[in-house]
Amino acid sequence: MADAGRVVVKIGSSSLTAPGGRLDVDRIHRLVAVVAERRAAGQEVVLVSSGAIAAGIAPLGLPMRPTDLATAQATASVGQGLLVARYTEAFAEHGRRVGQVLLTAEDLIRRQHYRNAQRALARLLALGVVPIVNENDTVATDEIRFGDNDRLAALVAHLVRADALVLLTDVDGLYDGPPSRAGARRIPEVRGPEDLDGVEVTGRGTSIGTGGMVTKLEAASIATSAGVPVVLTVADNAERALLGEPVGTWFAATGRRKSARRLWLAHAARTSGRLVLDDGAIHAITHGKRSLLAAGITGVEGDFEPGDPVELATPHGVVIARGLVAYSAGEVREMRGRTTAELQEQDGTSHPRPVVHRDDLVIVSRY
Ligand SMILES: Nc1ncnc2c1ncn2[C@@H]1O[C@H](COP(=O)(O)OP(=O)(O)O)[C@@H](O)[C@H]1O
Ligand SMILES: N[C@@H](CCC(=O)OP(=O)(O)O)C(=O)O
Repeated sequence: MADAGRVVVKIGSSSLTAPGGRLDVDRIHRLVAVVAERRAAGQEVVLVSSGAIAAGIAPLGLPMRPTDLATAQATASVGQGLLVARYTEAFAEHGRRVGQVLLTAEDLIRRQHYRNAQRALARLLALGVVPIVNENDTVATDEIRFGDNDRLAALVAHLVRADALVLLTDVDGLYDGPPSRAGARRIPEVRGPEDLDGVEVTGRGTSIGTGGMVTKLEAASIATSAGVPVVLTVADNAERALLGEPVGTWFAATGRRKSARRLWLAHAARTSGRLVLDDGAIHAITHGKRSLLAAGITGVEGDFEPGDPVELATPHGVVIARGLVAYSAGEVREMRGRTTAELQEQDGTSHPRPVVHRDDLVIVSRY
């Protein structure tokens, strides 16, 4: 960790807010002092900071964190500017500039958007700026949004080719059960998924944070499966974590770097429908690494638009793959079971696109 040249540090809403939902400015200053020092020592840091919604609660006079999407978006819109203003002031005390980067899940899967984000972040780092990343809450739609910043941080770590991801929260690591329970013990190291057997995790622990431990474990799984180790600890341990001291929980890298859209599809995408496949299609996808054609589809569930993530399942309901579908649900219902030759003849298109192209498809379980 101490040798990591580039790290992504994510701080959650629960660590940035004082009781009553107001932004805790002291916390920001403490974190910024640590990051600025590491930056001065030559380590590049990308900060993924939650807190936009939390920062907007008090100025709008809201009694609590809004639960409906439109109000949450409006609150984030008010709060995001305030949040970044605080970071700008705090980093300025250390002679450091910040750059706001707002991303949506789409920016991390559409190749063009992904490259743009990658270039912008690389340039910010080269210019000595500390990028402050958050989800672009105001425009993220319910179907395709992270909601929590844990998984966003894991994908950003992959995007910037970080050497490590640090998840800062209000609890010092992963415990074998809810930390409020008497006798719950911290797990210092997770070497692979088998070390999580029997560990009890719940959703958010406070009314401020979003994903709880569940999304942190998902983020750890995304990052480690793509070769990025993760430290999960309490915000006050940020400096010790960045210096490589054994705090919180260390999740060792388990896999190698892979394509961003595959990473997102495999772990993070919320699907909007399901395609049921026949045996031939299942075989072609899992063993032949082929695209999914309409002829092998026997059922269509849900409602989706072209480009949406969908599940690909067996007739018994076992999900074998996830993919980005090229047609709407209505179109796939029309096309299903028809061969490419039949589709060509009926629609006059010379080469109808596959329903899910193999580049947009990731196998999640061998059948
Ligand atoms: N097994 C567990 N180990 C540690 N924390 C857990 C566990 N299960 C649930 N939690 C809860 O997860 C909470 C952290 O998630 P959250 O409130 O979403 O934080 P953040 O805003 O930092 O993302 C902790 O406060 C804790 O109560
Ligand atoms: N992006 C939003 C929500 C993020 C959020 O609360 O996430 P987390 O702190 O990871 O549970 C915000 O900045 O308020």
